[in-house]
Amino acid sequence: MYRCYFIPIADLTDRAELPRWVASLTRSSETEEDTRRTVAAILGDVRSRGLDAALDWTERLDGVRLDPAALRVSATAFAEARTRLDRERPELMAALRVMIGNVRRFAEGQRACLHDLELPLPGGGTVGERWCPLGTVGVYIPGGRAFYPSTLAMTVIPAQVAGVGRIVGVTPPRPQPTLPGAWGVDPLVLACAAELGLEELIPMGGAQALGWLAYGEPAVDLVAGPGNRFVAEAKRQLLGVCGIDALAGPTELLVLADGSADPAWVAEDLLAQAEHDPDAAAVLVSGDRTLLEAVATELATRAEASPRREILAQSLARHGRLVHAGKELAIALAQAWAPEHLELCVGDPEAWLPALTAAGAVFIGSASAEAFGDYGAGPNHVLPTSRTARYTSPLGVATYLKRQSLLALAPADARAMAPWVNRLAEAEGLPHHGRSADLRHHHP
Ligand SMILES: NC(=O)c1ccc[n+]([C@@H]2O[C@H](COP(=O)([O-])OP(=O)(O)OC[C@H]3O[C@@H](n4cnc5c(N)ncnc54)[C@H](O)[C@@H]3O)[C@@H](O)[C@H]2O)c1
Ligand SMILES: [Zn+2]
Repeated sequence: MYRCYFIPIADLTDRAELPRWVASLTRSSETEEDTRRTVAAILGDVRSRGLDAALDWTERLDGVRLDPAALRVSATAFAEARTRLDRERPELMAALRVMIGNVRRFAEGQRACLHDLELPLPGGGTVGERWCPLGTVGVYIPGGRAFYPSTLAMTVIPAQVAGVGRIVGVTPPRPQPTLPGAWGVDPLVLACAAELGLEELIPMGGAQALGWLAYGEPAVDLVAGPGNRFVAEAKRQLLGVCGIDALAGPTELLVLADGSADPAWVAEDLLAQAEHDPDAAAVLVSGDRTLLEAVATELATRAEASPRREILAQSLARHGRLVHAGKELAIALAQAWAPEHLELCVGDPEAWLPALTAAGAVFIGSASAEAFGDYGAGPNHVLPTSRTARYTSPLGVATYLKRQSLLALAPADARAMAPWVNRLAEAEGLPHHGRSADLRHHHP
């Protein structure tokens, strides 16, 4: 039944073929129009009927009737989850703590790099800008088909380090109970929330959760975090009502490898990507045909034996690629596709790195498996996909901060600027601007 593990090796020899290659990696959008309509209906309903609508959609889509009087996951559920995990799986709790520590250390490093700006003016005043935390943000933790405590850490920690006033987490509820007052939310997510000190977690998922965050009582300034196509589309439609982090779609990995790479390592990295989702894309490009052939064999045997072979069969068949190409074309493909993750399994990765600016995250050298990034080496795992890495950045502390311009003119600066400002204002046909400046000019 699963006969798609064997991926043929294709040759890329001509730069003119690049657009076709990149286009072949775009994921199916056949249901896009349906998704758009469904999400517009849910958001419209939540906008007009508020919480009642969000509760109705939750019941319909997730099979849980929430109690509006006890909407948040209770503090005792958080505490209980952490106590149980500490007692029953101390080594898992320890791993969670290491991840949290690493992600926090990285976020703090990021914050320390963001400096305010102050430039002196000749008359004694200043112009500048400062970084300001957002007031209220919503973070989406996916929870339909799997649980993502790592994503909770990746979305909440940068917001905490940024100094956001109020952080409201949302994640889908489940009909199967976990802990009392938890609405079926995964105990590991709850334990992670407790460890992070997250106080508000609402058991609501999909477009209705995002609609309620934006139009409802939290009235958030920004929503962040990954999710399925309904989540991504809701963010797209809410942009303008509030800010969004980025539009994260199905995950992607491009491995650039030479003869120094271990075929088993490369194959396992590709499988780690492909196992996420039938829409995931895992691509290997190498100038070494022997390596490509060895990886093809490793992929086939490892996928056949995998507990996730059903997903692997779909993602590898649709978006798995083994490409024979020289260094120059490999780099050109990476720059044109701008994949979410890029692994450099080559002997001299530092020599490749300068040209590879488009990818969301680069894993430099064979020791740097992408899985370390997913689980908290430090950098955030919420990354731009679907070619948006060309112009947007990973989720981070800056996502939750905004810049504010500051103008503090001394009287002498105002006097010096007024004549030329007046001239420009007149030329633009805005006389009151000129007069406003001029009043300062004549002021003693
Ligand atoms: N990029 C990243 O960093 C990252 C990290 C973790 C997860 N993810 C991605 O997040 C996604 C998680 O998806 P998921 O589905 O498991 O969880 P999810 O929480 O994103 O979606 C579940 C919600 O979708 C809504 N929904 C489901 N079917 C619907 C329908 N027919 N109509 C309207 N709404 C509907 C429901 O409200 C449900 O609560 C995956 O694609 C995964 O790859 C990405
Ligand atoms: Zn992954």
